[in-house]
Amino acid sequence: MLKLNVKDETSRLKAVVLGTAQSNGPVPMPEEAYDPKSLEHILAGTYPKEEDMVREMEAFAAVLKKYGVQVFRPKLIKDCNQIFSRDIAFVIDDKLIKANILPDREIEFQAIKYVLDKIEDSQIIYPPKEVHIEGGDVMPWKDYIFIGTYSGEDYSDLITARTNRAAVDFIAKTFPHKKIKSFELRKSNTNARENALHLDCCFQPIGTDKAILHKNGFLVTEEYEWLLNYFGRENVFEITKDEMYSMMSNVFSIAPDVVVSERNFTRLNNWLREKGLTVEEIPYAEIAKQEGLLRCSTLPLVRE
Ligand SMILES: NC(=[NH2+])NCCC[C@H](N)C(=O)O
Repeated sequence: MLKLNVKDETSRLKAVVLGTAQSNGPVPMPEEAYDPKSLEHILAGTYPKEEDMVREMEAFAAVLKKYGVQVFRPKLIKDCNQIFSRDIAFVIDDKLIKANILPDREIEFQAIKYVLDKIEDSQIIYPPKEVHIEGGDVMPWKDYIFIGTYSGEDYSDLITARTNRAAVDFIAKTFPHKKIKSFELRKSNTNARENALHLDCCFQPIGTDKAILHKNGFLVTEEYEWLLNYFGRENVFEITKDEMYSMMSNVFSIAPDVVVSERNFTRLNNWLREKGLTVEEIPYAEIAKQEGLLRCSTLPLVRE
């Protein structure tokens, strides 16, 4: 059996689900896209090829294995995009919460049933239907749970708004001993530079006391400033609109001092090294075309 344990974003990783780009299916039709960056590449004829994405994900798997992490892959569903495991479920403390994901992506959850069989039933939580929540919006961080959300009146018109207020309330009720901090995110169905698809697209804690942050991803200045003050300006790596677009906040921590990052993120990777972290660089720019990167591709089950 697996003893779930995830209390933060960076403690040494022991077990994880890593998505797969195999059997990804044909290039989607424009009307099938559920994020603006994929849409852009579908229209431009530059949507990533399966073989290139498979190669990138195998490079990621190799790094995880090098650090002795137990890696589970989803069972293959024919012609289904199963790259972004982060969003189908997430672990907080010793509980796994099934996400109530976009209906277009609901089927992806079945592929990890074999992993769920290794977890006590009593440790798995199924939120009610009115709760919309995806793992990319949820970050346990010590005493806190950070949650990205959107509560504008046009919520139901925005396919890019994935986590609602009911989700924030549900997580607060389920984890009464934690402090819940929610953040309203900027959403756009059509402009990827103005779209923080999930919280992890504009923010992520790094190491023990650092963070990557993009101001314009946040709708409420005070909420952005809360994060800036919490980590301290000197510990925050601010990224630009173009850097958010390249998914720079979506690196992945294997340990407080080991980060997996995209090889073209020169400015970030230098900063991380300056701060004494080990940076494992891999190619991931093709997957980035789908508005997700390394954190999005993983579902951590056990950290130290
Ligand atoms: N946790 C994340 N940021 N996941 C990114 C998911 C990207 C995927 N194209 C979607 O729209 O669902």
